Amino acid sequence: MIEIEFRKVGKSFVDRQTAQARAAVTNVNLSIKSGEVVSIIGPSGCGKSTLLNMGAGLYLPTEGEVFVGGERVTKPVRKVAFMLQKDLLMPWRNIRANVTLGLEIDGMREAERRRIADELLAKCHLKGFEEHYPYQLSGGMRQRAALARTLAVDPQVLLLDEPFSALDAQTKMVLQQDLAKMLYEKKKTALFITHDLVEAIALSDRLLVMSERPGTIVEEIVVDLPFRDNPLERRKLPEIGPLQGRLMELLKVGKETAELH
Ligand SMILES: Nc1ncnc2c1ncn2[C@@H]1O[C@H](COP(=O)(O)OP(=O)(O)OP(=O)(O)O)[C@@H](O)[C@H]1O
Repeated sequence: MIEIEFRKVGKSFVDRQTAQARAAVTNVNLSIKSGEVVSIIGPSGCGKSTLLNMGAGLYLPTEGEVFVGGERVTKPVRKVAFMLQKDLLMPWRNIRANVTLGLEIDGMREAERRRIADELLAKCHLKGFEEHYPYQLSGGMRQRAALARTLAVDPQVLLLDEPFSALDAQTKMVLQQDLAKMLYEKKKTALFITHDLVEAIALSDRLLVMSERPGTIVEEIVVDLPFRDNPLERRKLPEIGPLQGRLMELLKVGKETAELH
């Protein structure tokens, strides 16, 4: 089953200086199967976050159509969970209460909410921190709590907008490992944005490469490698280097610098 689909999607924003509409993304076609993890990579400002916002129904396309779970997206979608670089935890709620927020909104009984939150927090290596407040946790731990909160509502689709980019390299790898395992075990569908090429390769079934603004998908690469549930192992494979090199070529990494010399 196709879980996320973009058909000829374009989005324009009104440019503040010229007061003219200017395309951020154009003619984006993509389809993601249920259980697939797909990463979008592309130059800064090419419209990656704009695409995710349209997937979540937070922005509506100017052209074309977006479908999630077979239904056309016309407003914020309930079955989609969003995770951002900023953890957006509520400072006045303890970690457990942050994780249970969505369940509370859904009207779930307290004992059940607590059971789900504590189980997820344990999976995210935060056992013993349930009653701590966000300010008492490190950046990596807060992002783990944000991951637990994202998973608590059991979304079928996860939209992840550079969720680990503010973390140090080692913490990032450990969190990627936890995320990959959970996505794999629970057969979740995920669309992931990252600037980290190896992260994209380590976590994904497929990579979509975007052009500069107005962004469109210029290349699709199937990551035909084992260990999608174990990015730490996948990172060690000899195929990673050449694949990263291909992405660097597509993104013209280093080209501008070379031209300056
Ligand atoms: N709400 C908005 N109003 C006006 N312009 C916007 C809005 N949202 C995004 N844009 C513009 O659309 C373009 C694409 O932005 P977007 O944040 O989607 O890019 P991105 O690829 O995610 O960037 P980055 O990699 O730097 O995070 C940018 O030029 C941005 O300034």
